[in-house]
Amino acid sequence: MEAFAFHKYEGLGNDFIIVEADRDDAVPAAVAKALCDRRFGIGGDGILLLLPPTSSGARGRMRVINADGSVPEMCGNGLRCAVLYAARVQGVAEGEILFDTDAGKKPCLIDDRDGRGLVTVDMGPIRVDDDITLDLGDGEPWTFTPADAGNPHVITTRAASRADIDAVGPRVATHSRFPAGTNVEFAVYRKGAVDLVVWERGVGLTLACGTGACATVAVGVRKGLISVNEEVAVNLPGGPLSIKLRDDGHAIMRGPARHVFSGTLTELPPG
Ligand SMILES: N[C@H](CCC[C@H](N)C(=O)O)C(=O)O
Repeated sequence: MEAFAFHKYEGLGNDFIIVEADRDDAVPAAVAKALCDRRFGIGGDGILLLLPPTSSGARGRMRVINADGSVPEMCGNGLRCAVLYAARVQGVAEGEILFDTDAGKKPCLIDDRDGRGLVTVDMGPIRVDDDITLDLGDGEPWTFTPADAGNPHVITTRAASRADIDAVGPRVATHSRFPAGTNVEFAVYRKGAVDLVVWERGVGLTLACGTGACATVAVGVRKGLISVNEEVAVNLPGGPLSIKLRDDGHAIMRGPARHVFSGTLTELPPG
């Protein structure tokens, strides 16, 4: 295997292995799993391939690979990390950066003065669908509100202990109702804020989920719990993420990204 450089970044503890690539060749699931393994590999919730842009004016393109090797359409925390990495490589400390993703091009705003690593992303429109009920066969059925943030999410407001989340998250994420799987959000809406825990498709429980935070705020607006254009703090286990649903339906996400370490891999970890 040819040695390659990687850059470990995180956004509110949702952590990624950034690798520059010329082509979006498929990464075998076994390789993704080995690289993301937190003991035998580099460790991470996923891999971000940084590719040449396809849109005019874009400064790069991001392809996301989950820790299980699946390829999601979008990743909010990952995009902040990818944009910050590209901005630092290209010497941009402040200003607009357009970045391509598999869910379309995303206008971003970078504020990296004094290395502060703040990135604001126009995540685009979030589609909210009507509530669904899932009978998991062990007690009260669960009600979820589906929302599409480029990738699929289902949000519940039912009180859930950590044991509930560990039991229900994986079963809903892989439920036959969702042929492509789904991310599962457990939300508690408060005044001006949301407490959120996410069981992510292809990863499991993460410290933060950017698309999940956007989807949860959009559902809050649909339910009349959050106002349009109201900037709310989505309190994730890894820290707060600022989300606003604009009156044009676009979710605006503002939060940090951070470079943790870089390295060179000379051989694949044991898979
Ligand atoms: N696991 C997600 C992708 C990563 C989303 C999350 N890390 C974010 O920050 O949006 C999925 O399969 O849709």
